Amino acid sequence: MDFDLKTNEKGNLKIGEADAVDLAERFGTPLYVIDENRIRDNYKRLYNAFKDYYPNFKMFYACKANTNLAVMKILENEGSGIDAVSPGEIYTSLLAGFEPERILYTGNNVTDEELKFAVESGVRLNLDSISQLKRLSKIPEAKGMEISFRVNPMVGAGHHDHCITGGPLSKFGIKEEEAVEVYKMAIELGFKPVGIHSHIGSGILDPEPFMLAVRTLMDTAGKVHKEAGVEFDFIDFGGGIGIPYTPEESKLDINDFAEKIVDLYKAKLEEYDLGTPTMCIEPGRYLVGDASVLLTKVNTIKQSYRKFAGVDAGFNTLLRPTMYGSYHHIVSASTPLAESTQTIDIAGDVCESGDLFARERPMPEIEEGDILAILNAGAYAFSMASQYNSRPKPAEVLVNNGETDVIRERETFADLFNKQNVPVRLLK
Ligand SMILES: Cc1ncc(COP(=O)(O)O)c(C=O)c1O
Ligand SMILES: N[C@@H](CCCC[NH3+])C(=O)O
Repeated sequence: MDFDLKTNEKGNLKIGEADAVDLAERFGTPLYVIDENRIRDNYKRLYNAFKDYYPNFKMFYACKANTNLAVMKILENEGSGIDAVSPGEIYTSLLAGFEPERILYTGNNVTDEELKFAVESGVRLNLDSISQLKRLSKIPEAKGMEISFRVNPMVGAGHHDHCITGGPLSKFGIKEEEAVEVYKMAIELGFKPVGIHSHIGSGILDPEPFMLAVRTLMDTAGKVHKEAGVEFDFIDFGGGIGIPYTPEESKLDINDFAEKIVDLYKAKLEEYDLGTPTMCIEPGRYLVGDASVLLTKVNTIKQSYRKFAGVDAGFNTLLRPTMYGSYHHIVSASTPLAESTQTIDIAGDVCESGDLFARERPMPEIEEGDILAILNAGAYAFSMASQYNSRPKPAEVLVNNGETDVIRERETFADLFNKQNVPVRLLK
């Protein structure tokens, strides 16, 4: 098991040196708790692994994983760039202090207005279709811009079908066989293409698909260089590095992974005479996924036709189990290391049968009032939360060596009506 659970003298789960039971009491539940140092460690570990093998290396945090401003600020401090997918993410990144040059905008099915917004904000543009290229060329301020293209390398992988972004079914990127033509078109339209990009999917613990994608993207880059005369400033392999969610999964050996990828990268640079362009990756989950837990209180123990522990969070709070069938390890915050004595279903408070965090999960004894910690809740967790069933979204607390800061306040009923208008005729 790769979860690295720490306890204090009371035997309670510790997060960033703070007592999880105490945090739940002080800030209420459901509560996202984020360990600042874990994010910093994750960043440094990954960055150094690649930088050691290839110094001209940059990371762009895929902020869709977690857009809390404090989380963004931590990664800004560490020196990261940003992979942004929408004007909202560009805006948030600028607010968090990322200079426009550190932001790469990779939109999908973007509108003309979104393209204009991106151009005006001065961020780097990574284009996903010929349509985008043609529409960008109609924006006067975009004239002569440096751009790059996302290419579908016909390799895909991911923890669930919904998270595979390369291959024949994918809506992302341009076709690899049309890359030369598209880069030529960009040059004819007056742009300066300087980069090439791919992203094959999310939640990948096996180096093989990445290696395959690197190989294919480098072959495409080689062709584009030779046939369209493009000099690449950067080559970006996207994100996708997974983390262990189940006790059976193991962490990817990052040093070995980096060495393998860089060896292949260097060999391909040489093969195609591509110089030494910056190598980029765009990790999301790897940086923030294991840095947060969701604390939720058991309010009901119910022996129906099955045994349930009912908690005060639901798929409105953490969607991944319902949306992808994803496993999240769950421990009792007061007995995190206890042996399991039962199997139990852990169910949320949303009025839908699919609102389950676990089926037949081996757990120790659990009582009403206990706090459960749902692990690995830092990526695609709060950022995918909703107000479904008219439940205000939870608070987020950042912990740093035992010190706590509320980095997002718990919503109230007032937030449920934000932006709604009742026509006056209905009030009469
Ligand atoms: C273009 C792009 N880059 C990076 C990522 C980050 O992925 P992950 O969180 O799996 O590292 C994504 C999400 O899948 C993405 O679409
Ligand atoms: N939301 C997905 C990851 C998608 C990554 C974005 N392309 C998850 O929770 O695993």
